Amino acid sequence: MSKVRIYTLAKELGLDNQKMLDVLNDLGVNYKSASSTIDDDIVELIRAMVAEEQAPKQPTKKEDAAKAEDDGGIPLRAPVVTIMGHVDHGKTSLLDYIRKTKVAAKEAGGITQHVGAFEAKTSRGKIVFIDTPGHEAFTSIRARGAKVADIAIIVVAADDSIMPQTREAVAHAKAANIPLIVAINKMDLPGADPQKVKNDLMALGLVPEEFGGQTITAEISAKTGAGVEELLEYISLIAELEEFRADPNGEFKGVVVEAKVDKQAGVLTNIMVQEGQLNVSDFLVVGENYGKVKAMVDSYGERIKKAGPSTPVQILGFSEVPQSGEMVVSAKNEHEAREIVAKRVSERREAEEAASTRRKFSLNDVFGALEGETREVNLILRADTQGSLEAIQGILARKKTDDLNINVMLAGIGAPSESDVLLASTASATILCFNVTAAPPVKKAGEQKGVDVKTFRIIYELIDEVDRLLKGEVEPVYEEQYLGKAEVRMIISHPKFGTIAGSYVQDGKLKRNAKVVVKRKGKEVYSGTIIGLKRFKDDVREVLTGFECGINVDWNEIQEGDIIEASEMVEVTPS
Ligand SMILES: Nc1nc2c(ncn2[C@@H]2O[C@H](COP(=O)(O)OP(=O)(O)OP(=O)(O)O)[C@@H](O)[C@H]2O)c(=O)[nH]1
Repeated sequence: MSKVRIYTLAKELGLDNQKMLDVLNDLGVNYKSASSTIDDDIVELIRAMVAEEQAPKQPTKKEDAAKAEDDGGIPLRAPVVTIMGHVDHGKTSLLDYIRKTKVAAKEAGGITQHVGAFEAKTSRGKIVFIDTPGHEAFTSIRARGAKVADIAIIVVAADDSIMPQTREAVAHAKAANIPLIVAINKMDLPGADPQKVKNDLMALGLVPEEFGGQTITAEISAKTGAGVEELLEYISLIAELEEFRADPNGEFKGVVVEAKVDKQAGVLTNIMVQEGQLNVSDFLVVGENYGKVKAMVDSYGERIKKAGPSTPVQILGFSEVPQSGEMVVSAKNEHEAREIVAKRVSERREAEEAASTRRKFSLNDVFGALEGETREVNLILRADTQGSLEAIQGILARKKTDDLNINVMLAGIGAPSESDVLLASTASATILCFNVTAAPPVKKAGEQKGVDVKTFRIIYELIDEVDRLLKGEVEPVYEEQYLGKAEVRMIISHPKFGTIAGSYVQDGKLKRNAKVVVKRKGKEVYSGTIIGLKRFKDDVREVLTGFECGINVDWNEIQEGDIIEASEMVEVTPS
């Protein structure tokens, strides 16, 4: 029995997808989403039903569109799509293919302008693609609280499957809470194994539709173009279901996609119009700056006078370079623009003052107020191997209860990146590393954005940290406290344990696992840990003043006459 996808049938019958799903619901047909398939006999039944219903008058496409626009009174707008994925999996190639085939070259030559995004014309309407591939741009926009993309395409090469940046991209899309489609690319290669990709996706919590899940996958080749049309259809399908709307007559709102200084023209700012209309001569405010739109071009490089929702444009008019992700609003005139800026400056100053007071509160204060509610910690995990990541995740999974939720936003192999810090800052997450350390720029980014990046060498210490985060405890403060010292009086070479220092405790006490420094003629020659402590033949925990003992500090160069000074880290109550 052959099968037909729901949205294909909807298209054939001129119904919008929601209407088709309503019909299926009425018939009691089970499906996961509009891209699920249904059996032939049901297809026939629906065809017959629709034919009967439409017999007196077939609704025209125009009427359908008008109906969609009526919903809520606010018209639909084109979806904005971002393409993310692992390096070399084909993000740029996919964008290039779509640009080549779907961007109508209006003028002779068809030179398009780089305005940070481009508009593709498809059989089901316009789709806007952010044309900087990768999740860095996407997340730096999100880190400023703005949202520019509605849908994420995660490109996965069919011959390589899920790779570290695939995981990151998925985590970023999930954190942004936007629908994603997995484009399984390079299907033209002999080594393409889409089934493996689909299996591997499950480990990321993305269950493909054919396995009964919700994740839409599309098998494509950015090289030959195979499957790209279907991918575009899926995007339109999601857009129809999600009903992205914006009022072209409402107040203007936009977001800076990117900006640069052109030696001749000045500051060029790429803006995505999100609401309302942007006009030449409008006064715009971005951050603590304002400017007047002197000129505006669209993605075809054409000068335009106005732009509505989901239109990427490039404007000339700011004197300072705005940052990606900054929101743009308009003002009635220069006076109002100045007022908005002045208000922002004073609000920022107040916030800075308040922040310096707030720092004195501990996490306990915050959690105290949440007594009885579900406590949640967002984590980004980084580890040296897949094995250790799995071990950590296994332990964390067992900690989840009804009122404790551990949300691992990203679990990746290798050192944390600046984009992890951005992700963490947008989601108030903590970055916990096991056996990997953050490079200095990443640490610095963490400090700047108030993101904790912590490294552990022992899994249980990392888990303890999670416990502390869950309890809302402030980080304990440790202080090194002196324990005691011993003089080395005899060196014993042990075949199994190495060099043992036969010593006499002169002061305080020595403990197993204590930190030690070895001093020779007053100078520190070694630092380490007491890994073995013996009284005669017995292992002991500690040895007090006036007693002899055998000390193993895991250093074979220790000599008679050396002084071993021991200390331990003691938790102190933070003031
Ligand atoms: N055979 C085949 N090769 C492809 C396909 N898509 C991309 N490639 C090749 O894969 C390589 C990487 O493609 P890109 O589009 O640069 O990949 P990317 O993900 O944008 O890579 P970065 O920008 O470096 O992150 C290039 O050599 C492409 O020609 C495809 O569908 N089939």
